[in-house]
Amino acid sequence: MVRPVSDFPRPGVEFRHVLNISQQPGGLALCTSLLQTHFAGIWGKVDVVACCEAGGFVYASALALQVNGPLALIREAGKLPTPTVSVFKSTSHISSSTSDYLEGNRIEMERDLIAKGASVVVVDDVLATGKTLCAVLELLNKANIGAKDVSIMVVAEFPVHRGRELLSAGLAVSISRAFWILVVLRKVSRGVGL
Ligand SMILES: O=P(O)(O)OC[C@H]1O[C@H](OP(=O)(O)OP(=O)(O)O)[C@H](O)[C@@H]1O
Ligand SMILES: Nc1ncnc2[nH]cnc12
Repeated sequence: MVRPVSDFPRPGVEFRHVLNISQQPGGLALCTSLLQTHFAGIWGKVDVVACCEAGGFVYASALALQVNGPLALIREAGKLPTPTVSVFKSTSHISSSTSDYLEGNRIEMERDLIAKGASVVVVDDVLATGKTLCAVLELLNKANIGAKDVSIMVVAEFPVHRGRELLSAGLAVSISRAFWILVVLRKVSRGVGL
């Protein structure tokens, strides 16, 4: 069960340890299967699965393995060999509590990793304010991928933070939420004995 943790990592935040699903027996397999089946497109036509550290790496890696596609790993600036392309990322809903992330930081990916015109599926664990995924889309744009070729899938969405509105305000992307978090929890608790 993914229990809500009140006032973590700062007062006023109701934290849900979505990543912890992957630490439960069968949890990662369940999420991978749901992500695979909830995609509205055709996996054979997807060129790359993109993800941002750290939460996205877990679910995207398992999904990429399942659909036999390559990953595009987006990291905090300074951790990938050059040449890279980078953008500023505002702090996410959660990270804004950490002193290191008061305003934000840069995220980057290797330049020319994704071919122009490629079909990209971006996977993350959580969609809250949408700031993280907006930065990812901006990065893909800056790398000349083109947002119209991008779909987004997340394990859990917290609609109260209106991330979809932020995402759809400036960019024409299709957002395929993999499932509601409560549905996952119900399935996890029934299916894998949590
Ligand atoms: O929609 P948002 O408000 O941007 O929140 C979503 C992001 O928040 C979390 O990442 P976090 O910033 O905590 O970094 P981490 O994955 O490295 O822990 C999560 O993994 C998402 O990427
Ligand atoms: N796991 C999480 N719980 C609550 N809000 C979040 N925002 C980003 N990640 C979150």
